[in-house]
Amino acid sequence: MTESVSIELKNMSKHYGSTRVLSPFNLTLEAGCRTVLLGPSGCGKTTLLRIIAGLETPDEGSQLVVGGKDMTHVPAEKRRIGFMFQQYALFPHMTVAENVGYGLKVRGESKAVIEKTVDEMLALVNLEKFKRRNVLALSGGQRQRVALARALAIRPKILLLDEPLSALDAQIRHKVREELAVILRELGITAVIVTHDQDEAMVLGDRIVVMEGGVIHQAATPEEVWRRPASGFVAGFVGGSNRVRGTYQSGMLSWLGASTPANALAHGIAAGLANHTGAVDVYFRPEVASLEALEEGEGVALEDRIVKVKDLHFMGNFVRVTVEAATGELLKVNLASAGEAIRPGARARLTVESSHLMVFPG
Ligand SMILES: Nc1ncnc2c1ncn2[C@@H]1O[C@H](COP(=O)(O)OP(=O)(O)OP(=O)(O)O)[C@@H](O)[C@H]1O
Repeated sequence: MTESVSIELKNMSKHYGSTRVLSPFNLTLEAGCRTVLLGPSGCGKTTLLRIIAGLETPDEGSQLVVGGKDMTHVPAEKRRIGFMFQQYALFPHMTVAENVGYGLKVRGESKAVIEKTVDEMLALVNLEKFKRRNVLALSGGQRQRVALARALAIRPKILLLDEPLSALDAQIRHKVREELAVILRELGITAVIVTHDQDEAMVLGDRIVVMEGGVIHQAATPEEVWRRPASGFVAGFVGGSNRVRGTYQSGMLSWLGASTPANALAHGIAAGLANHTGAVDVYFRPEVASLEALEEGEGVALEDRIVKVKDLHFMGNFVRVTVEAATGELLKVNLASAGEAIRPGARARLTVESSHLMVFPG
């Protein structure tokens, strides 16, 4: 395989007319690193991917450096970049081998080179025995692997994947994403993958770039993004965290009526509060909260953080409970199992260990 290269995005930004799609940022994607661009619809992920591919021109003053070379104005076809789109559009009346070899044929490679490369690529994606089959006679997951083999056949320096698994149904998507993760890791190719699915980001990326509204909130390992979210947005988006309003003053955090000393909060996250007084957003993940049902008339003290059970859903390995706080906020709590007493209309005491609270100035 080609030696992997780094990607540097310097002072990168993008406008469409008066609409700012990417706010200026600097970001380096290490050689051989699998970077996932994660964020909600419309946050600018695809635009950034298309800029790297050369399908979109960034704003004046932006610079794209690949493997130490300025590529900002190099046309797309000269960038040696493999691209796999959401709808990976295989050529329908061609065989698997013809699809995979297409880019090499266009480039004018010899028959022998094409044959050899196609065989290698099909071995890589485990489709050797489908070589002569028409692509229409393949399953969704198999087609996806053909598309990957086609993107890799030109020996790209960089592989860009835009929602590569979105065309697959949920069941097969899980399987294919594991396979894709293994292939990318084995190849050691510099890859940039767009997704809005957090699980997919965790499985596919060794680095996750969390974006919102054209702004990069955090670029870090999946574990860092999970444990030390850089902003309230990241804390809320990753892990489906609950958010409640709170206040912070003189080392005390107050939320849902009760107070917690800030030195008990998750390390590092509270640090951003050092010089802050006033409103904060308090985040916690559904699985770190617990509920204890209360008898009639019991639990009137504010520190009880009394909530009302609204709804329960059996999710297989946990029960998802929706509760309403006295402040009207709806919160999700995942319980390993819910006893009889946790039923719609019941009152319960909500507990979250302070070390699981993620707090940001609000
Ligand atoms: N050609 C264009 N002209 C004007 N605005 C555009 C153009 N292309 C994209 N946009 C806008 O830029 C923003 C970012 O779009 P982009 O496709 O990069 O988002 P995304 O994060 O990939 O979203 P999705 O997950 O829905 O594909 C969106 O608000 C979109 O409407």
